[in-house]
Amino acid sequence: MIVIKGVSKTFNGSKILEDLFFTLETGRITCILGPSGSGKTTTLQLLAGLLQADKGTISGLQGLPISYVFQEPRLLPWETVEGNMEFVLKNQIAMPQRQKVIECYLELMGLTAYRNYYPHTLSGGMKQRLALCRAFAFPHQLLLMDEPFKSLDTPLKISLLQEVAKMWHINQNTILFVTHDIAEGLLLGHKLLVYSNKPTSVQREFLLDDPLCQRDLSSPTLTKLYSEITRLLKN
Ligand SMILES: Nc1ncnc2c1ncn2[C@@H]1O[C@H](COP(=O)(O)OP(=O)(O)OP(=O)(O)O)[C@@H](O)[C@H]1O
Repeated sequence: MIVIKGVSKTFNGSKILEDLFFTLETGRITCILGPSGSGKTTTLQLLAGLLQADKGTISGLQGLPISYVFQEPRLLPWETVEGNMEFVLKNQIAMPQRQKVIECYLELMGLTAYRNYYPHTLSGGMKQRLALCRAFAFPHQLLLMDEPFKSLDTPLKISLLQEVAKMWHINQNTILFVTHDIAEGLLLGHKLLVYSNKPTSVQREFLLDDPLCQRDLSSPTLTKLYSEITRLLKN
């Protein structure tokens, strides 16, 4: 379990995060929902060790291999789809297992037919698929995802969310992902943390027990939760 205790962060005299408390349960998906500028990316950067907290502690991370999906795909333009996978895995997994892992994840994300394509020949959605594929295939125990579905239209987003759920099922690692889209959290999160406005703290936590594959946004439970979180984010 990863524990964030009393974490605060100020930039140039402006307090962004104040006294943040939450836990990431091992093998579960936690989602942070918050308004733009509330410090969601900052939280991920603190967990990734890219930023240091001014106050508070983050425990349970020591030596944990981390994978990170950024808002933009960050692919290597000179490598093919397969080459991008190979690049991050070559020092992590020996052959022939590496080839099996690459094939498994490309298949799950519908990218097998594009294995020899270069990033500039892929659509935005396909590039993001590849970035997700790469992050899931990289041996990790914590996966951080920063609005990975942001630039996608709704039908594409829903199908990608289902594919991400399938990838999570392979190893059931710990995931923290941030978004401002409540539907994403309801479909992919086991725990939802709703951020307040700045200076930001966690204003509410919700637990969702239904298996990811059974989530239905039009169900009475998720409809009610959607309204409740909308109200919290408006405050
Ligand atoms: N390195 C930095 N230096 C100064 N200010 C920063 C830095 N990083 C973030 N900020 C500020 O901290 C605040 C929170 O930024 P952050 O990117 O964490 O928010 P966010 O919730 O992820 O926003 P969005 O949903 O728009 O991506 C913003 O006001 C931003 O300008």
